[in-house]
Amino acid sequence: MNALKFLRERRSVPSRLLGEPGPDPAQLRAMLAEAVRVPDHGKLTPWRFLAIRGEARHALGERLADRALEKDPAAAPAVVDKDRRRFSQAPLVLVVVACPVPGHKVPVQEQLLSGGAVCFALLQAAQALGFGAQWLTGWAAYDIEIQRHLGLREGEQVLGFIHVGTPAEAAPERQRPDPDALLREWSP
Ligand SMILES: Cc1cc2nc3c(=O)[nH]c(=O)nc-3n(C[C@H](O)[C@H](O)[C@H](O)COP(=O)(O)O)c2cc1C
Repeated sequence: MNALKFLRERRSVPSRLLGEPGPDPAQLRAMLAEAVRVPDHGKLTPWRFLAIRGEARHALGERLADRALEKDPAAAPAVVDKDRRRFSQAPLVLVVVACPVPGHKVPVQEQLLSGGAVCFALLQAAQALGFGAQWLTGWAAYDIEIQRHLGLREGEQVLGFIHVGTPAEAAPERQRPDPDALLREWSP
């Protein structure tokens, strides 16, 4: 497939449609090798990865469910159950962790943007290898207890949970913005 056609047809696959098989070790390495090629001002590598697979996915879901109840003891069982199953669908969830260098001449915003590019590169690499993927955050990404549970250090942030697996069916396309409507010619 030519590159433009690939990019034009890029889309996410909802995590509920992602099943086995997930990437094998060589495929995961290939995905990461693509992802680390993103623009990175100052060559700071201000991001790292966690792979959550197998039983670890269910264990994280249990922690999420417990945390959801800690935060809201009256939470509806269906809502808590959704949290419990949040990481149990796709066979692989990659956590993209931002580790920005504070006080560096490269602003933290640029370091976080580089991490966002990493997330997107992972989506593309997954699709190029024949997998489906979705970039999700949700409350868990921003919850300090969950961040600690994942082993994040002071100043680190979750930029995304990239769910990766084999699509059970073709992913629905969504309406895309009209690029022409977004473009204005600038002149002084
Ligand atoms: C930073 C970020 C966080 C996201 N978090 C969620 C989320 O928690 N839940 C969700 O349904 N979609 C979330 N999305 C949207 C999906 O990743 C995705 O864009 C959507 O499923 C549409 O697919 P598309 O990539 O084909 O446009 C997020 C997107 C971004 C960029």
